[in-house]
Amino acid sequence: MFLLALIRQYFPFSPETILIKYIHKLTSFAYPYVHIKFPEYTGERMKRSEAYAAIEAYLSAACSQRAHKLKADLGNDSTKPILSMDGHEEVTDEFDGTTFWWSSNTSIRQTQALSLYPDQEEKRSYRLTFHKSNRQLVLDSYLSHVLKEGREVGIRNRRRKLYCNNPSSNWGGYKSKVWNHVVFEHPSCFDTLAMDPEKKREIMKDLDAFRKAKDYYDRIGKAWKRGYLLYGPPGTGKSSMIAAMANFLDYDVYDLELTTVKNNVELRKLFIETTSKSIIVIEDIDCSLDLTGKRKQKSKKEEDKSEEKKNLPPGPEEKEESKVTLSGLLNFIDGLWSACGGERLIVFTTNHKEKLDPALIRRGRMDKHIEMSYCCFDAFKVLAKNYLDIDSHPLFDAIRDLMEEVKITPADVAENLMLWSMDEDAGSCLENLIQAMNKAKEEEASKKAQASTEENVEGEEEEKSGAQEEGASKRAQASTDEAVEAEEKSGAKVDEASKQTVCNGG
Ligand SMILES: Nc1ncnc2c1ncn2[C@@H]1O[C@H](COP(=O)(O)OP(=O)(O)OP(=O)(O)O)[C@@H](O)[C@H]1O
Ligand SMILES: [Mg+2]
Repeated sequence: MFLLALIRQYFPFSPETILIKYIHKLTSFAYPYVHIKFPEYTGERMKRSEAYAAIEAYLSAACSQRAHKLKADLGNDSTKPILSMDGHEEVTDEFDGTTFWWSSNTSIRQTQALSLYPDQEEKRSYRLTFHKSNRQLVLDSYLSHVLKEGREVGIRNRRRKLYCNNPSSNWGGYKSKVWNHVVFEHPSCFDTLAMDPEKKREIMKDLDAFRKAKDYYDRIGKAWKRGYLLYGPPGTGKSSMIAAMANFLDYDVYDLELTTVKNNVELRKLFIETTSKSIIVIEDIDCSLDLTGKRKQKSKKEEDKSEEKKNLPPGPEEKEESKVTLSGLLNFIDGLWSACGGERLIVFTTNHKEKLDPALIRRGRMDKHIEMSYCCFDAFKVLAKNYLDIDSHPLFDAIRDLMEEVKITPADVAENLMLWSMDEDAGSCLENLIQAMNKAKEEEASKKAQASTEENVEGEEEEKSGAQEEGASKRAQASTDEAVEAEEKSGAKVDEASKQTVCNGG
């Protein structure tokens, strides 16, 4: 024992460790190269490594010239494929007069899950090899050059994505995804968006300033994000505006369906998994959840129903209710986590701004409130240009006059301007629109007339019931007076009698 302790004191490393160390020294003498491995998935949550993606993009140019085995995918320009190295392929790269070797490696990993069809997953990585004398060059400048260039190429090549959140029941497992995506291909842009031109210019200026404001946000100590609230009646272009924003900024879109998010923890997870240069959208926020802060008092009927439900086993169609709270959502927008990544827009849409909790939409959270409203003449001209390719027409004056009187949504205008058949032309479309507006005008007038008739009837009824009440109260008053009088009379009689009694007694 004593001998062992003595050996440990003077030789703290195990003999194998010492042996490995010397083998390393020997091999590094004979093989003076250093390797760095960049695996595709890292961390506990197996998130796709940004470094891997950047290297892949960086090497795409070099590998298209030199590699023998390549992989292809569609990029931003869907006519030109983006190439990357296939497994076990090598390319060289020159930087600062030095040569670097890159190789791509793939290994097969059997998944642990018990299944009839055991799954195989590819583990991919890139390996950088360089001479040990260039270690400092790699650490000081080469790697940052690769990552910076790669990110830029990646952004140029990427096809923008439209994400929607996966229900959390599908989250478990290796490489599990909390967001699903498709390629974002919405054609809406600010040129095709029909709205007040001044307002449109202001929004575009605001977005442009945001995109360039990284240093400004750093200086003022704010997370680089901005909130937009789009409100207005259905069919006024709120969703079209979001698509136009995404196309203008070249951002991805995360369409968050709040009702499938079970609680605030899930909401935070979803947020962490979003990337920068993106718009996070919650549509119809007033309908998504009961986000009034203090939850509404349940009616007696609702309470009875939920009591009944508690006693029954849950049916297959019954979905678990979301427990996301207002404070969870506020945290999502501007809590500590909201600063991760940066360069994000958060957009809420609603048809009823007045229903939203003021805390949710106060400036600082929703920095810009944009009203999307009924179609004005300027907005109509944009639609006429888009749909009919005309800047003017003799019917424009009639349309201008009608638009001052009638509320019509851009969606309704657009519907009338669609050329459905060959025998339709701009004139017939404009006539259709005029007809639709005249009809709407008549409907509005008849509604008004109906409302005023109802008001009159109500007024008359009120008057009648008022008169009846007055009569009744007069009659009641009269009978009370009579009763009082009778009482007074009988009181007087009693007084008289008592007086007499007193007199008699006296
Ligand atoms: N301002 C607009 N400019 C151009 N097109 C518009 C505009 N508003 C509506 N449209 C047309 O009407 C359709 C519906 O518009 P959109 O979905 O953007 O309305 P919305 O305000 O999001 O409605 P909702 O409140 O029902 O979600 C669009 O596909 C587009 O063709
Ligand atoms: Mg919409």
